[in-house]
Amino acid sequence: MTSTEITSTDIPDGKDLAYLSGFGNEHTSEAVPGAVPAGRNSPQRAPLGLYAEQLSGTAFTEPRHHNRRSWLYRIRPSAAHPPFRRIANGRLRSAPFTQAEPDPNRLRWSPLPLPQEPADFVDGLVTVGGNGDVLRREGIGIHWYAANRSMDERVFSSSDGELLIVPERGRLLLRTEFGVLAAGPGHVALVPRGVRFRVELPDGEARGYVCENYGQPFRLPDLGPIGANGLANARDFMAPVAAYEDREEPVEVVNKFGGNLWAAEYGHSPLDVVGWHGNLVPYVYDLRRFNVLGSVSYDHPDPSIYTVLTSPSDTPGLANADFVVFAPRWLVGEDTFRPPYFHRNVMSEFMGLVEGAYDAKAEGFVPGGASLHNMMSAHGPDRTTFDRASAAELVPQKVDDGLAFMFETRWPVVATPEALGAEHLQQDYDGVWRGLERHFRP
Ligand SMILES: O=C(O)Cc1cc(O)ccc1O
Ligand SMILES: [Fe+2]
Repeated sequence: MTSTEITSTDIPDGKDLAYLSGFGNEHTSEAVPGAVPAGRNSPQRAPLGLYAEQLSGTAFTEPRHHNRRSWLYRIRPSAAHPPFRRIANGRLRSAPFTQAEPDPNRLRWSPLPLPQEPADFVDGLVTVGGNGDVLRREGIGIHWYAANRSMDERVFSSSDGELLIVPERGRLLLRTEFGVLAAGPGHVALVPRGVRFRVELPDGEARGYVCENYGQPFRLPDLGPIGANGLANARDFMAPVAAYEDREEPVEVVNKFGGNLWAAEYGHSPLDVVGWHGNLVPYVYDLRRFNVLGSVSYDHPDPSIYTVLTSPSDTPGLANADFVVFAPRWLVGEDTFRPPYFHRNVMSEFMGLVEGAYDAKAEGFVPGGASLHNMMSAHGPDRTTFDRASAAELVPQKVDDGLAFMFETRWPVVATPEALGAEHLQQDYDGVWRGLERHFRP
């Protein structure tokens, strides 16, 4: 596959950002012509006096169609760094989550308040919960972020997992080793495991959600009988073009490893990659590009039809995590209860809302808020939604007043004591299903 350079029209800082399009492509990008060697990865002397370095996101030996790696050509090798020392974890937590008991209750939160004190993206991470084990590379961590300042003289990376960032408020400028990405509400950004990046806030504040995927990298789901096109189309995933910092000044490199934060003082910026090639890249995706498919006859399809990205487990069809979007769509089902049905699911469902409303909840689920419906917990439309949808005239209906998403995961999500004790945890969420009338007429 080849890459094409395209220009984003949605840029946060007034300057054009170029992107490379395509999911999983073998891209090549040079900030200085000639930075990437032709015909080999590791010549005796890399071009322009750069150091060659491979970054592997999958085992060397994984099947070719799953294999992810990139070659980076940088001013200094990543290996040249002083020791990392432990720093405080703030409100960031990791799997295994053992501090609170697994809770079968349906939980819902109002938005995380924006910080009162200065907080950058890393300071602003607050863990909701998760599952699995970072050291076994299984499961996910679910975080909120709320920040009011750009990261300054520091960069971040997680060795524990890739970071799927879902902005709800404020745009993010992600300066990564591979180049610059912009993401705002309605987009998602993904930073692969181990890739260093700095987050700047063009709007001065930002809030959103993060799925830290400890498991296999997110990929596009198979389409089966859907055919060769549809859902998230590969060409809509945008990787950055090479851009580097040549800064000889102290930079703190914060690394999340084994559930803890560690930091090392570098004497230069590690975002010093002048050229790169490969298929392990950070990327952004505009959720409004999602090609929503659904029923054109009857019944409400299972939400797997809305899967944007999936992180598989070792069991076929059983996801470590799915990222699912509820994007604007038409509902035309005949003799059909059109909103999400009542259900209990062996998978665990964490939901968030980027804007507007969600068609299963008449009120209480608001942008920036979140819900957790754990394994087998009974949930579905709230009473108002049930009553309305049971009586609605079944004309074609456009659901276009919101953008919700779900992190759906194979194991129960254990919440952190912080999330369970948070002031923004809603106290009587069960009440939304109270008063569902008895209609049985034998
Ligand atoms: O619980 C939810 O709102 C998510 C969801 C949506 C849907 O359309 C069907 C099932 C489901 O779990
Ligand atoms: Fe559900």
